[in-house]
Amino acid sequence: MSSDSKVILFEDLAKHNDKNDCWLLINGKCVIFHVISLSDEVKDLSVKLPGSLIECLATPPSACSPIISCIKTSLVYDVTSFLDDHPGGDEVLLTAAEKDATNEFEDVGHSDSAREMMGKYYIGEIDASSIPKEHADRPPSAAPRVVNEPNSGSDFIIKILQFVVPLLILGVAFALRSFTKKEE
Ligand code: HEM
Repeated sequence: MSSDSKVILFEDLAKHNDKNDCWLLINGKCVIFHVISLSDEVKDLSVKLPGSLIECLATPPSACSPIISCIKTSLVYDVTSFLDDHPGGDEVLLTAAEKDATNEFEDVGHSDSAREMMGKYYIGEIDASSIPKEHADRPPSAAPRVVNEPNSGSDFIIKILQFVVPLLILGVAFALRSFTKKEE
């Protein structure tokens, strides 16, 4: 992120949605920055991109202070020049245009090096108030529901029967045996 980072309206982002011009909206993430000294560099943290790690240049390296910075703004990336090189293909990127693509991006589990690459394509921040509700990113989906939940009652009955039926058979066999013994 450069200090001359521009604020982009959602309606402008949505216009860049094809192979010749593709912008993506992806939320920033918490990242660890290593800085040599808080006083010298902390003011710069607000203008660093998610994933861009500042090299620890201090000697010894332990003189570096790691700082976790959470950047919550939605960042815009112009990935037009990356479409052909994207390891996941251009189609996924094109379908992720015109909306908040954060979940799609995170669901893939992109590597740290993928996140570092994003810096190359960063062009600005979205004006959050311009994002229409229907295009806002959905919160991560809840844990998957147990698919056979509605059958859990019948499952219980089956388990009981599995236990009871052998007992019944044993009981009947025992009763028959004692009955035939009496007749002798
Ligand atoms: C600026 C944005 C993006 C960059 C720089 C980027 C970069 C990369 C890189 C480097 C990889 C290789 C695997 C890795 O290192 O993680 C990758 C894989 C992939 N990416 Fe992206 N990506 C971006 C956005 C997206 C988005 C928005 C989506 C989904 C809509 C996506 C879907 C995928 C998929 C499906 C793969 C293949 C994963 C696999 O085969 O295991 N990417 N991406």
